[in-house]
Amino acid sequence: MSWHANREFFVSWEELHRATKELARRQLPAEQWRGIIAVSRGGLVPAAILARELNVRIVDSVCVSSYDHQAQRADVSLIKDVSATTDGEGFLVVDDLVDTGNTLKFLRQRLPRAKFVTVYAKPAGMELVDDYVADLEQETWIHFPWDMHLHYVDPLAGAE
Ligand SMILES: O=P(O)(O)OC[C@H]1O[C@H](OP(=O)(O)OP(=O)(O)O)[C@H](O)[C@@H]1O
Ligand SMILES: Nc1nc2[nH]cnc2c(=O)[nH]1
Ligand SMILES: [Mg+2]
Repeated sequence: MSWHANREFFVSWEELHRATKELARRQLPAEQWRGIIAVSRGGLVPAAILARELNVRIVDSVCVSSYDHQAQRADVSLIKDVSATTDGEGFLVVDDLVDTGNTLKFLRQRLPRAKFVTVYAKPAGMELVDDYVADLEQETWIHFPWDMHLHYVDPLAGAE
């Protein structure tokens, strides 16, 4: 599927840190978690923040891909599975966002007993995630800080 988002939402490092710490706070008590599984690549930074806040030292990754920038491909492709043989029991699976839910549905089949959390959620996928911090409209494209850099913008005055 290829489409153009008609709204954009730019997330700063500070905002991502704040929202992910809120996600971590909701996963207390920390002792219930054996480990964290990051959905690479978008879940890597949130996973590092969750691991730090929850004092979890086992951090694994599952590497999948389903988008070429804003164009969604038909299938989710598994590039690397989790290292341990697990049904997900005691693991938190973390991603930056759930959009259509395709990635999450695919991973739930592999890790049926894990808890799935994301920082952001769009309506089509939000029922599929166990916890998220902020929701956005389906048409909004989220830009994460690792995909952006600061640049100059002209002042409003003079641009009319
Ligand atoms: O709910 P969905 O419609 O499946 O979309 C959400 C997924 O899409 C993005 O990953 P992407 O496949 O672009 O790879 P990346 O994490 O390496 O950027 C995002 O990080 C989620 O993993
Ligand atoms: N960066 C980014 N990746 C996505 N993958 C699916 N939806 C999105 C989105 O809104 N932003
Ligand atoms: Mg991803």
